[in-house]
Amino acid sequence: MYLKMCHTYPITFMIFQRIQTHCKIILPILSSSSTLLMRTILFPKMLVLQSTTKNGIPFFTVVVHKDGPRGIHFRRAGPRQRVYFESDEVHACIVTCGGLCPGLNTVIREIVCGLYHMYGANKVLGIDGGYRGFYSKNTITLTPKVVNDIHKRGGTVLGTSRGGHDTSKIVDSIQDRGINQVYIIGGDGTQKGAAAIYEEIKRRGLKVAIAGIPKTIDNDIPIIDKSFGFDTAYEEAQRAINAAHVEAESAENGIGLVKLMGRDSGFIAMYATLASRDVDCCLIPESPFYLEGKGGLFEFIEKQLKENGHMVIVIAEGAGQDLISESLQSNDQQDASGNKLLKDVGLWISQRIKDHFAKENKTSITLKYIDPTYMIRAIPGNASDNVYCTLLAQSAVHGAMAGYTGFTVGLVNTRHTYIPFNRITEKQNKVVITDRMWARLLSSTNQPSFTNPKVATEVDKEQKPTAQFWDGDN
Ligand SMILES: Nc1ncnc2c1ncn2[C@@H]1O[C@H](COP(=O)(O)OP(=O)(O)OP(=O)(O)O)[C@@H](O)[C@H]1O
Ligand SMILES: O=P(O)(O)OC[C@H]1O[C@](O)(CO)[C@@H](O)[C@@H]1O
Ligand SMILES: [Mg+2]
Repeated sequence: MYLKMCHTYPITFMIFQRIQTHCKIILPILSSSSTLLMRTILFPKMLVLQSTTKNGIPFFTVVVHKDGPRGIHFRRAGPRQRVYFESDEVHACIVTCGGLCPGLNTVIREIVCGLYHMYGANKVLGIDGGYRGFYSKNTITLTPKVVNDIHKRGGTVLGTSRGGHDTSKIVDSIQDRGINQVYIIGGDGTQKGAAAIYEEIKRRGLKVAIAGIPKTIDNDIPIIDKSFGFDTAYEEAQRAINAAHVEAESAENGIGLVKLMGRDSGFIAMYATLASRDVDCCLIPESPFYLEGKGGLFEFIEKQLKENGHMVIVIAEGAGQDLISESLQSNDQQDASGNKLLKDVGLWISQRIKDHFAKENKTSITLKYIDPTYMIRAIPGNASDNVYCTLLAQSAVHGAMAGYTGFTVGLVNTRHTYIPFNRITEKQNKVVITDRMWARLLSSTNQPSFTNPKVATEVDKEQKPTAQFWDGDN
């Protein structure tokens, strides 16, 4: 079965590989209680055509046969009849890289339990502390007992890090330890690292499956519907927004300002704003804005205070960096992974707003700045993220056991799929400000767009949506 992502793109069939074309025909070893259930999943009809209508318009025909209409097709995730690895030859490892994200422990737990319970494998190692852990740290033995209740905890029991990706040393370590399945959990940077490991494994001719599981609260990974942890993060952000609203409402000309994570992509700020309904203005990196003059932020704040007596602003950490650079010395510092270190836009904009209103004794305001920073990501996944993490982990295990390699698992148009690394790493997912979601946010907050049509057209040229949908669909 194949999953059709976009019917207008040229056909590009799966380019990731199976380790060996003549796979052994071995059914997964299943516990007796799950056998029946697994059989029904194992042998679905080969062709599932779904044609649903919405207002008379067909809006989803996402699961199609490989000879179906033109489009990008990804192989559908799930258990396979042919399994490449014998249970006792599996030697798997799991690594978590990049920033923390709710649900990391759930994915670790479900990979371990999936390998043990669905396939009878019993050699799973945890790599300590991200990519560098392959060559500079000890490993942790993972069993269902060890991981039993880790999903209730935030963070990652394996530890994580930025930087330290030395492809050659990592693959040496994989080779030396006799590892034949590598599960790599991380964001856009991590997936690039996974792609490099996959290339090196291929170059050395090793029979090792490399599977990526996309994580990030930023939701900046392309192709997939969303990354795990994102829902939990913007849900947790509601607490900060609520506090900002209460503070702002209780003061004369009160302004509550909340800074949320989101380096290059403003999804957390956008969804937290849409979820809250208390936010009057949301500022994200993708949408340029200005402070002074007609149509600027200060004018909008003045209007809101006059009309409502208070207001709430949500700003993504990557927003307005160009404005800060104009007034402060430019900053080219990077973290260990090469990500640009940002200036604190929250503190900067708070000061600018205060200065503006203090100038000529305009209006006396009370501004409260709330920066929940790591609080939105250092928590366990919520119920919906935990389900998502479980399904992603199971997909990864089924894919590796079937002998696929060089893929990331992900939900595409609501279907679980295997996506070749090169598709995931070619760009970053960003809010498209000429698309429907941003327009919906603008209608919800009633804030100005802060951009003239010319700028919007130029931004649009750089920000092409990652998928296309039937009109009226998304
Ligand atoms: N282009 C690349 N090639 C190889 N490795 C990379 C590349 N970019 C990043 N990495 C490695 O991937 C790991 C994680 O990268 P990074 O710190 O950017 O986090 P991330 O995976 O993008 O997650 P998040 O952004 O959600 O925190 C690091 O160890 C880094 O060295
Ligand atoms: O852990 P660090 O390096 O402070 O990372 C902060 C960054 O990590 C993220 O949470 C995920 O990439 C970003 O939103 C944020 O900019
Ligand atoms: Mg990243």
